[in-house]
Amino acid sequence: MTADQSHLPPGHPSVRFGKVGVLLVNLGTPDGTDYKSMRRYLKEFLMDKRVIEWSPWKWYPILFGIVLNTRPQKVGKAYEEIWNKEKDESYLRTYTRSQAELMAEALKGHPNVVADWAMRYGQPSIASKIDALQAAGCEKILLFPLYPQYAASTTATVNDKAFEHLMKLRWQPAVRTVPPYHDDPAYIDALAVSVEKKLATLDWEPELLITSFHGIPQSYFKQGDPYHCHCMKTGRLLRERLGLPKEKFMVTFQSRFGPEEWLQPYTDKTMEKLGKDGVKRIAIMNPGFVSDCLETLEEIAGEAGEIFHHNGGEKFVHIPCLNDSPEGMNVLETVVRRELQGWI
Ligand SMILES: C=CC1=C(C)c2cc3[nH]c(cc4nc(cc5[nH]c(cc1n2)c(C)c5CCC(=O)O)C(CCC(=O)O)=C4C)c(C)c3C=C
Ligand SMILES: [Fe+2]
Ligand SMILES: [Fe+2]
Repeated sequence: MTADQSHLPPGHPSVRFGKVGVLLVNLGTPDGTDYKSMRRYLKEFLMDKRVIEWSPWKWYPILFGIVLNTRPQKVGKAYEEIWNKEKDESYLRTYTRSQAELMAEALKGHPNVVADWAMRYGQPSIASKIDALQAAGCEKILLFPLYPQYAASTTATVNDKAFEHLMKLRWQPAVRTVPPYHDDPAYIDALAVSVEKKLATLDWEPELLITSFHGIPQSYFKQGDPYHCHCMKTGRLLRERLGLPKEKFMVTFQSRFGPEEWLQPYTDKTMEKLGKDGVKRIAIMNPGFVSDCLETLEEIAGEAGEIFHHNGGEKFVHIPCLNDSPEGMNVLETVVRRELQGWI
């Protein structure tokens, strides 16, 4: 809504008002797979104190001396394998944009709502999208970090970044942040349906369903991060919803980074052990990832499958993330409508 500005005294700034913004925020992604783009992205990511909690005195020499000289090439190659060539971008960006477009469509019955998307690292930035929403007349913004399970290194850093920008604004919008939804029945149901749909396309039955979540260092968990408990609860509720006995279901943790101990059991070691123990057929999924990305497509659908096969496994299937599927959008819409109560 643009106000009728005619009653304002000459020289008064024009005002837009009356809208509510919904900002979906995912982790981020490099602009390209080349060395420079990869380095820029990893630098921003790995300088975030919510991600690497070591003192900068200890961490920066390693980051600037070793990690940022070697990792951009290595990870760039991995990104190349899963790049969305058609759009020349990562799938994380493709899906996040599509989720925002579909969210806008789902909420079109509320013409005062504007839905958009941003990334915590890289582009489009959270600050630029808060500015754009305000310029469009949003006096209220619902900030939605796209992580079902809360972790300081994901959810909190999105909120920090948004509030860091709000610190610079004279006229701030009112802001709500979306809480974790790891146990929301709509989410659990959508995960279960995604499993059932994928398994119905196979001519074999898995002996085990593995749910692989991104890990965090054990030390973060010991300092009170609820992430592990959220993952375990998602796992339990999904197992119960699917009617699987405990011995046919596992929760594991992937993407270990650095020398510290991370949450266990590790996904890669589990693949090796299962193969060696004579398990022949497994299905694996990534409930903690709202969209498929490097960590699901390359590390799990690709690498984890290879490890399983090299150790004697025979059948392996990766169940895609909810992405922009109708089931996935129903989860996001359910959460958004609940959190917008009183605003629309
Ligand atoms: C100490 C480092 C890291 C922590 C802690 C961490 C937590 C964490 N990350 C995700 C989700 C994603 N991570 C992704 C990539 C990625 N993660 C780390 C490091 C930590 N993550 C790195 C260095 C990278 C980049 C790739 C690499 O160098 O290995 C991604 C994929 C992004 C993409 O564009 O595809 C996601 C998503 C969660 C959910 C989480 C804690 C709960
Ligand atoms: Fe990560
Ligand atoms: Fe726990």
